[in-house]
Amino acid sequence: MSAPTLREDLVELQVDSVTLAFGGLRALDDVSFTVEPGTVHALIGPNGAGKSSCFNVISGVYRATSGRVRFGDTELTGQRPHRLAKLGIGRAFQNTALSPHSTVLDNVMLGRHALTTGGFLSCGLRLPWTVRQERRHTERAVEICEFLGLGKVLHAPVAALSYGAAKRTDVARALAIEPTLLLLDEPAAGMNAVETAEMAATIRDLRDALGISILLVEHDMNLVMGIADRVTVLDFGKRIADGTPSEVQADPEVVKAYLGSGSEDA
Ligand SMILES: Nc1ncnc2c1ncn2[C@@H]1O[C@H](COP(=O)(O)OP(=O)(O)OP(=O)(O)O)[C@@H](O)[C@H]1O
Repeated sequence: MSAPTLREDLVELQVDSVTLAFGGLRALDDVSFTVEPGTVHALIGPNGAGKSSCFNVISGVYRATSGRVRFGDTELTGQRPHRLAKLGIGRAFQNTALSPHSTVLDNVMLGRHALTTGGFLSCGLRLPWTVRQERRHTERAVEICEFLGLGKVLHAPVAALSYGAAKRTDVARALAIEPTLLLLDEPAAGMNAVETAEMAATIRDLRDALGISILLVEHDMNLVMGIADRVTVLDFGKRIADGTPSEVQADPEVVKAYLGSGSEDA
């Protein structure tokens, strides 16, 4: 994929003292961290730690009870999820957001529609400039698919793909909006060891080739240790650690949280 090694339009994502309460339960309790431009930042923690809640606050699915989320100068707090694409934030989902009977390419092109400027009438009339624009978008979608190792399955329906390839298609769909920040929700969930290693390599390649920022939520501590520049650890809704992978791995509170959870990821 042709791409600049460093984008100049990157901004930081700031999660600032976010609390999210469901009745008496604080899914997030005064959580703060910053995703620096051009880094892979992992948000980890045992079951029920608040990772998905945090992701949902960032992407506008939940509204924080207090605190704020900023993307550069833009306030994300209270933005609707569909606004994210316009702000340059792409999101891949834990269970994928794909149409199973459409092809890989069609799914990625759907993600690209946020960038299409042609209106209903001009597209319907197939005016020359909309045809040219569509061709350009298709070429870029193909490039993105090839970068993610999907070049041979462009015209296959998503339902026919392996689990790993379907997850990569969802990442391609999220990348199709040319995001400066990519949100990945448990990208390796349900994958076998080979698929997990491939996904880890893909995430590293994305940062290195595109220079974008990536925030990933992940349960698997081993996966993030190899690919993250920085790690924030949640437990029972609170931030218990924030640092480099080796710093958080050596943190006694993190070790205790993972051992206490009975997780095999410790
Ligand atoms: N919509 C909701 N209503 C009530 N409680 C919720 C809701 N969503 C999450 N919770 C609670 O908030 C806490 C944090 O849940 P969350 O799903 O954010 O954790 P998680 O770290 O993503 O867990 P997992 O790794 O198991 O997905 C849990 O106690 C959960 O039961």
